[in-house]
Amino acid sequence: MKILIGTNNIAKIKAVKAVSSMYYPEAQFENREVASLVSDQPMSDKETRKGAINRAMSLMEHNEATFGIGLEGGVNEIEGVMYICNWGALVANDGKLFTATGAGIPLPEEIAVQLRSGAELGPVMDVFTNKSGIRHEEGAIGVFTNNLVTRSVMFEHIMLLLIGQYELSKKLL
Ligand SMILES: O=P(O)(O)OP(=O)(O)OP(=O)(O)OC[C@H]1O[C@@H](n2cnc3c(O)ncnc32)[C@H](O)[C@@H]1O
Repeated sequence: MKILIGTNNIAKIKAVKAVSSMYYPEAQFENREVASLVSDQPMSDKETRKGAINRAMSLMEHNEATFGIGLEGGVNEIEGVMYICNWGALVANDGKLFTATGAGIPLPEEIAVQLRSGAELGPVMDVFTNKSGIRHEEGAIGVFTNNLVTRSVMFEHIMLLLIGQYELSKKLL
């Protein structure tokens, strides 16, 4: 079985491989950078979900794998509080689409204000932590949960939600 992953992001690839290998030990993986066709910094659940779906659909355009996975990070504002939001999409080789959303926590206002002026969370978090490549590692969610839930762990949960729905759909056939 072959699984396509629509990113070069290390935290995302790690999550897809960790969860998929548990269920499909024989799985082979290939990651490709694909266009999300949404803004570099998605600013709503709707846009973030769309980005994940676009990535997964683009991967499966030529039906070269068992399924393709698109994962997208963004933010979503509720009553003036900006939350991290994350979405995943699985497109199977029979054309079925499964989606799932991940854990969200509020961002500090000093971060939110920069995103509202057009900055991207990745670089803003690098400056905030004085590190580089946070988005490939613990992510903002790791930084603001004292590393209890890292970006990979959060995407692992999304992967469980996606594979769970996909496996159930096969049983119900
Ligand atoms: O290479 P891709 O797959 O695009 O991965 P990415 O991390 O660059 O991009 P996303 O589309 O997932 O996220 C959109 C932006 O939000 C940033 N972002 C999202 N979640 C983050 C997190 O938990 N920590 C740091 N940056 C995050 C990310 O770095 C981008 O600047």
